[in-house]
Amino acid sequence: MMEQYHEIKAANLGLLLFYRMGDFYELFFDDAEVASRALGITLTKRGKHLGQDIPMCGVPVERADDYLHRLIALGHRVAVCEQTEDPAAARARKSVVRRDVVRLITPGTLTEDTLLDARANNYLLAIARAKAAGGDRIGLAWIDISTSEFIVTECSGPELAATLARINPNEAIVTDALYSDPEYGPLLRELAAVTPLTRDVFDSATAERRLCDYFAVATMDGLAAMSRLEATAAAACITYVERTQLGKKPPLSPPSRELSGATMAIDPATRANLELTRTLAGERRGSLLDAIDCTVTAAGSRLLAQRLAAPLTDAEAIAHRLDAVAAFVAEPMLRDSLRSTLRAAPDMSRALARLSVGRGGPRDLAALRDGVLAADDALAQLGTLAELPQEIRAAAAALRRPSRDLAQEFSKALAEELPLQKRDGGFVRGNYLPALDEARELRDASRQVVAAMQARYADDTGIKTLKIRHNNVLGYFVEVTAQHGDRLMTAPLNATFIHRQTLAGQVRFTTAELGEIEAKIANAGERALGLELEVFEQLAAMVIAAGDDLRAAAQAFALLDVTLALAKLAADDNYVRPEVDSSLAFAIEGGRHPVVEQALKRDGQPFIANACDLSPAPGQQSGQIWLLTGPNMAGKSTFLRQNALIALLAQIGSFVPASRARIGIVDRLFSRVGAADDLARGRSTFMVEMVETAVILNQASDRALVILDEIGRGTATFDGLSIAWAAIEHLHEANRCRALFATHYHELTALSSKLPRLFNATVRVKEWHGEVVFLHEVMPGSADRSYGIQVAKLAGLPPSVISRAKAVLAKLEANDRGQSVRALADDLPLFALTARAPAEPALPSEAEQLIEAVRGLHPDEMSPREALEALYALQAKLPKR
Ligand SMILES: Nc1ncnc2c1ncn2[C@@H]1O[C@H](COP(=O)(O)OP(=O)(O)OP(=O)(O)O)[C@@H](O)[C@H]1O
Repeated sequence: MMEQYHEIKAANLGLLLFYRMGDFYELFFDDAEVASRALGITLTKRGKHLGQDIPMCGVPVERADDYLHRLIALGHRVAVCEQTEDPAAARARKSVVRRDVVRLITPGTLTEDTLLDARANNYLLAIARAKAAGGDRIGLAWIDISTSEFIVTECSGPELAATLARINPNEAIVTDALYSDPEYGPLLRELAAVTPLTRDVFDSATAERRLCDYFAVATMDGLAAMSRLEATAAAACITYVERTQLGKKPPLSPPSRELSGATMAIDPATRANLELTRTLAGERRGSLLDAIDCTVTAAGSRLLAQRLAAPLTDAEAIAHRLDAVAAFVAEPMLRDSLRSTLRAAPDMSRALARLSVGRGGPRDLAALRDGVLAADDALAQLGTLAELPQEIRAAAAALRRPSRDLAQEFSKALAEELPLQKRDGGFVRGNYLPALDEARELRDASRQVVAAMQARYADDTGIKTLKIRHNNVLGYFVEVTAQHGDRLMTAPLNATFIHRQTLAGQVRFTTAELGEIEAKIANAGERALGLELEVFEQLAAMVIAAGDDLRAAAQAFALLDVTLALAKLAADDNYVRPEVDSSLAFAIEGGRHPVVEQALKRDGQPFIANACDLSPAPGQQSGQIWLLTGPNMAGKSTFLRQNALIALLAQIGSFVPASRARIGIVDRLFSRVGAADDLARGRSTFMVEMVETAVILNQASDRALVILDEIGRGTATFDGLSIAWAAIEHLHEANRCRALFATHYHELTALSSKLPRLFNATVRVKEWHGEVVFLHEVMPGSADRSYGIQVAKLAGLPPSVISRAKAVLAKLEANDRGQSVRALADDLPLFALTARAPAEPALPSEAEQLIEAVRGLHPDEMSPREALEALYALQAKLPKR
């Protein structure tokens, strides 16, 4: 058996081998150690290999899904090896039971509901790199085989981090070389699961052929216009899918190409800081997605998460989405009734995907039936809208696509109560297939059929004691007492009754009819199940044939769900339709933070709305920067984030929490908010802050929106202040982007007198009987103090510490550090624009002199003494300390 194990294991390296033994899947050697640690199950041993104990652990087959789920979530890949013959047959042969790997389960290629998160996409991503003169190009292709989505795109090396954060794959495949690349390797290893593969999977020469084979087309022209690099990644994806599905081809939509720049670039740090889909603590609750997700279906929830991950940059496409939301905002009754229709519409795309790879069950068929029926219902309701906006019109057209015959056929075929697995049978309705009804009748009513036959035979022969009996040797037989035996053996009855056996008191017969019934009865159960499975396959084939139409309808449902959900959110939380255009405007009136507002509402507290205007002033080409000062706890971070979130919501095509909003397309969103150590990567809090700030200053263009919160606070006051100072000047002069900058360095407000597009704003507080009252109102102007000590008192610092801090503060303020810094603003020449053409900063003349002097030396021609003198001479050139 171990020989067989090693053979199978060798063909499945890198995967945990679930080796079926009776009612358990057993794992051996390293697999056992990995799995026992990951699952917290006992590690035992069994037999010896090369003189060593063989470590082993096992999971019961009926609970395997649970364990698989946990292993996959941890990024492991599993090969499931089943017994492919009856152990009795192997015993008869005196050999080991035949076994084979029947499936490979990897995090990126799941289809089972039990293993998938209903509300999230499950992407497999392939990454291909091409080295080019102007820098690396990266081709990306990602697939969700549980929903058939297939997307390709290309980006540059520096854009990879943001692109990975947006796609958020469950598994990535790369070449071995890329996996160990010093530049990309660390980034890749941060993903949930990465599988390095050999080069042939990423062979660009065969990519096109592999894709054509998969989609059964002669040329790629009809599929999608793709770059060679995108095609390479796409081919890698399908090759891996075929491998993991052991040759089965789950249906995939033809790859759709995402143009670079079509979505707002948001790097991983910004996504994390703005808590888009998870809070900084890693929870969905409390994130923006959680706050705005009013969808009623899993597919809708997935689409909303996709949209949030990739806000659009095309004003027209955004307007189409907004038109659709607006239509439902205006129709509360229709909105509610459509939402209840959708609530009953099942997850069609995942049901379809499971059926296509042969893993579907009767409930998946029912899901498609119910989906098509719900489509009719939804269409009837949409018909009441006077005019359908473009997006809804397209969705309605998609809902009309699936053939209604399919739903009718399924309604006729499927029973009311459905088992989970097709092998349990009982899912085909009575009266659907006469042969099945007969088989079931025989199976269920076998006793009655035989009893009826017995009564008839007794009548026909006139032998009242005639019985039909059953035993394992003869099967069904007719039995009469010895005295009646002769009658049955003579004409005319012997034409019907065939003698089988004579015992002391009884004679046994069979009849042709009984033989037939016997065979029917014996096989009835199996036959009924076989017929049901045939029906299942026929229905599944209908589904697969109608796959494109059903998928289109499923997508339409998801789109309607998201649109209705955003309309509900807008109506319930009082959001407005933003104006989104190609200007550089950013004018928000009455803006609110979507998550904080909901949290305060739950506590019965109002959220104070605030305006923000970063639009270019008349005559200006670039947007403005607001420098926000204000006490601790006043609401600076909240204000910064709410404006970033409003831009983001507007660009996913949602209404926004404001009374009015006009936003010129933001192509990149940057935020540096809050600080956290990244000890895993060996970076301190301050280092993380500086790395993130560097990315912003190096990459933000005039179409970016930048949010910077308390830059420089993690170091000594003057270092921090100086960095913040220079960063603001750089944003103003070099990046020229719209930006919000919050700080406790009140000295920075002096910069507004020098920088024409920098404005000071502050969050108001009131002092009342020595206590600070937070008003959360953002006003033009600057704060004079931080009230840090008052906030510290609110937080419960011991009174002795508070009074001592007050004394120290008074002393420090007497020295008036601020005044001297203000003078600095007047003295320092304005920031020199060096960022566009990075040049070495001009060296002071002493340094230049020193360099020249060193260049003039010729050590080979010098005596030791001359060398010493030259050294003294150089030292003499140094500026005096
Ligand atoms: N506009 C608002 N309306 C009502 N409450 C608000 C508003 N803004 C902020 N708050 C409340 O004030 C709390 C503190 O806000 P925030 O963290 O934004 O302050 P901050 O000024 O950034 O503080 P610090 O300088 O200490 O980091 C929030 O958790 C929220 O409950």
